[in-house]
Amino acid sequence: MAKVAVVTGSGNGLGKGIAHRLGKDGFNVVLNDINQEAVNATLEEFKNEGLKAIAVKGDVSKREDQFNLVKQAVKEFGQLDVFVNNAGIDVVSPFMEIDADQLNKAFSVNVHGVVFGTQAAANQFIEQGTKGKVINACSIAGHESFEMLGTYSATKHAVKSFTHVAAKELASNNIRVNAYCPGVAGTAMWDRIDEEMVKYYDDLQPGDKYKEFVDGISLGRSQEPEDVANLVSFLASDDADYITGQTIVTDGGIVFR
Ligand SMILES: NC(=O)c1ccc[n+]([C@@H]2O[C@H](COP(=O)([O-])OP(=O)(O)OC[C@H]3O[C@@H](n4cnc5c(N)ncnc54)[C@H](O)[C@@H]3O)[C@@H](O)[C@H]2O)c1
Ligand SMILES: CC(=O)[C@H](C)O
Repeated sequence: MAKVAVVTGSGNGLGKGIAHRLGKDGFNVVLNDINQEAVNATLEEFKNEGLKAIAVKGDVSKREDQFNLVKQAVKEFGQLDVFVNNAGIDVVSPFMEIDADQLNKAFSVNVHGVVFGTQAAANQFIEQGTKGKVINACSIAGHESFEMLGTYSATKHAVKSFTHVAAKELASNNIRVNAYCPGVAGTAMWDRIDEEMVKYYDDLQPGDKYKEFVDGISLGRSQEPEDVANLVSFLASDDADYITGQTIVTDGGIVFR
């Protein structure tokens, strides 16, 4: 029987690339996004390629939506093997302008989402009595805190911490919990980050902050969704069975850990 993978926030960006790779790897894929139009369009593309997938709309920050996502996956495909907590949002703000709304929104999607997704997946793995894999979206910002990305960096440090603790607590249930930490990929997220950041500089044009970050990549190019998907594909595979609690950087050489 084909294995089943859920990828949250897979209507666009890195999540779409990850879901596509897992589909090519032979997984039945459960797409999820808060954006119904995007996730439906992605489902259509996948189906046209012959990939086996369904789409479930949901907001990862809502615990009930995460449990419903797992329920729909099992209803359609009979089991769950891999749960990728990919969905995340950005926040750009100088430290002195961080407000409660920014903190609440970012923590609710990036941190609550990962906690609730992990709980929903682990609950199912334990019920099945099978091994399971949870794979979280961290970031280079979970290893180093970037100026103007203070709130976002704090959420990714929290993802790293929850990856560690979930890996420790769930190992006895045969569940591995790891994270991928991308660098700088030219998705819609970086369009927004660049747009917000350049507003704070009189001498910068749109695109300049993105270029500055890309110029800092040792391997000399920005990241593609496929680069991230390569790592997630490995973490989802049996070859990664002896790995848990790791937050692995894939950034072309920006932060060195
Ligand atoms: N792009 C990068 O350079 C980069 C670098 C490091 C880490 N990351 C992380 O990778 C993940 C994906 O980033 P991306 O660049 O593809 O982002 P993106 O904004 O391009 O895409 C994110 C997707 O998640 C969906 N989403 C947002 N909030 C949601 C919610 N509450 N529930 C369900 N879906 C929701 C969006 O609709 C969108 O389809 C994020 O966790 C991000 O923090 C991205
Ligand atoms: C968006 C992100 O996580 C890094 C800083 O590019």
